[in-house]
Amino acid sequence: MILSFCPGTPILSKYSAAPKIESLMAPPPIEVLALLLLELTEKTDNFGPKSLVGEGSYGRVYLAELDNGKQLVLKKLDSTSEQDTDTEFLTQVALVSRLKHENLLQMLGYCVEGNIRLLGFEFATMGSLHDILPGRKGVQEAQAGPPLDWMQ
Ligand SMILES: Nc1ncnc2c1ncn2[C@@H]1O[C@H](COP(=O)(O)OP(=O)(O)OP(=O)(O)O)[C@@H](O)[C@H]1O
Repeated sequence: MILSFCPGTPILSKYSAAPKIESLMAPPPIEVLALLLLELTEKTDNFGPKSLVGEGSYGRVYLAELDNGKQLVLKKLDSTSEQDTDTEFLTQVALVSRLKHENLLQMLGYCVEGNIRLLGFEFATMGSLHDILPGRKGVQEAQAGPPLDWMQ
């Protein structure tokens, strides 16, 4: 493996702990907005029950309406002890931020503050297929949606 060092990188003594390779690399550019936790907290009523739209295996999902009138779905990822490093996480955000397809919900923003991580997506007004069949996931007393015809 060939490692190159940038000017200004301190030379390590043989006794110092070797840094992880990934901590030396900057994440690739992210093509969506960096969102402020303070604003998202305010727009979701402190991630309260009124803003909750669902729950998946990675955490709860909230709906926020921004000052420009746009609706934004926020996935608030559960923090685990085995959380990816910020660089690993931001690398994945960068990859997803570049996925653009008419059949994919577009990522619109992200937020990383301390161990809080949020991903912002377009709002799918009908929710997921799961929401339509058995009813909204993670929402108490959720009702199943109307039957779908073959074209839907
Ligand atoms: N972009 C969205 N627009 C509208 N509702 C959404 C959106 N994303 C998620 N939801 C709601 O939040 C729920 C949980 O979504 P999430 O993507 O976190 O998990 P999932 O993929 O449904 O389930 P799992 O993570 O367990 O596989 C969905 O079932 C849906 O009700």
